Amino acid sequence: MTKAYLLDGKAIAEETLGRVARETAALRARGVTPGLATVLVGEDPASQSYVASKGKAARACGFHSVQHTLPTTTDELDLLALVESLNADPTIHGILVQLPLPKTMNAARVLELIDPRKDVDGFHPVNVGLLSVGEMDRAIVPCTPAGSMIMLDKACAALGRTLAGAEAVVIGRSNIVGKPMAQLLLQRHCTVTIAHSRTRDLAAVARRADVLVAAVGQPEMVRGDWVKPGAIVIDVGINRVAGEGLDASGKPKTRLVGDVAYAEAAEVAGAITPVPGGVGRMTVAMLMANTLEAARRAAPAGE
Ligand SMILES: Nc1nc(=O)c2c([nH]1)NC[C@@H]1CN(c3ccc(C(=O)N[C@@H](CCC(=O)O)C(=O)O)cc3)C=[N+]21
Repeated sequence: MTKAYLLDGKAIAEETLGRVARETAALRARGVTPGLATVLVGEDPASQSYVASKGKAARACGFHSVQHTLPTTTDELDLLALVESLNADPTIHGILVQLPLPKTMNAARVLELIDPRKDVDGFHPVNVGLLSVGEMDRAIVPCTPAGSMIMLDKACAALGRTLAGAEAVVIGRSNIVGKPMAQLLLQRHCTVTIAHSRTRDLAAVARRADVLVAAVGQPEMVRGDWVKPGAIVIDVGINRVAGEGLDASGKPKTRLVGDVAYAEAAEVAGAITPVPGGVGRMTVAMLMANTLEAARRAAPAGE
């Protein structure tokens, strides 16, 4: 019997997408349609499916949506030229260059060319800086941490907790999840620890957490006995591992698991996000929220 409150990413994402769609309709009535451009370089099937789901969500929200697909062999200069043309395009408010880029490319150079006001991933150093100094009216917050905070607020509401003063442990120090997640928790007055692969006795550090965020990319690394009883567990991991048997086309089946051993952790936690159906869903929803917000900021003041 699991005891933890299940944080349903699909339902919470649908709520967010519903709000975005309503607010988009209001913005369109003022003559502004949010525009999202996605750029995919290469043919990685996982990237193709993520980009497709982003385009689908954009259309469902009532956005103008364009996808640019470039071959793996694309010259970096051609990608930079595309980014510049999207920067200059007044119908585009959000630009997402799907990661990872081919190894031959300098990803930082590409991301830094994106106009920070159109950087709906929130990866540009200007947005990183605005987040770290708390200029939230101008910052664009990375989608996965932003979505994780919404799920955390749902958990707090369900369990009657507050974030202020809570011990938060983020496992993982990436620029796209760990570091911005820590900034957001700090803004909400948590005592924040960022743990990582060199942390001594990770299990003991994790066990201190009232809020435990796992963003390491190691399948089921966080075990049940790493979780403090009653803790809120946010699992950011999306790991594809071997499943049982073969699929319809005779290939070995795979399944998605998080960074948390879900069944064990759910016995101990107060609330927990599943994988799939957890934070991943919120990532796409927050991309739409960021694009809407970028369009609003670009629009002349409403009457
Ligand atoms: N510039 C850029 N921005 C990104 O935001 C970005 C990126 N590059 N590269 C790849 C990662 C990965 N990512 C996910 C988005 C949605 C799910 C998602 O919706 N997952 C579902 C189902 C996934 C499935 O079934 O395959 C779930 O967890 O329930 C997962 C992962 C965004 N990324």
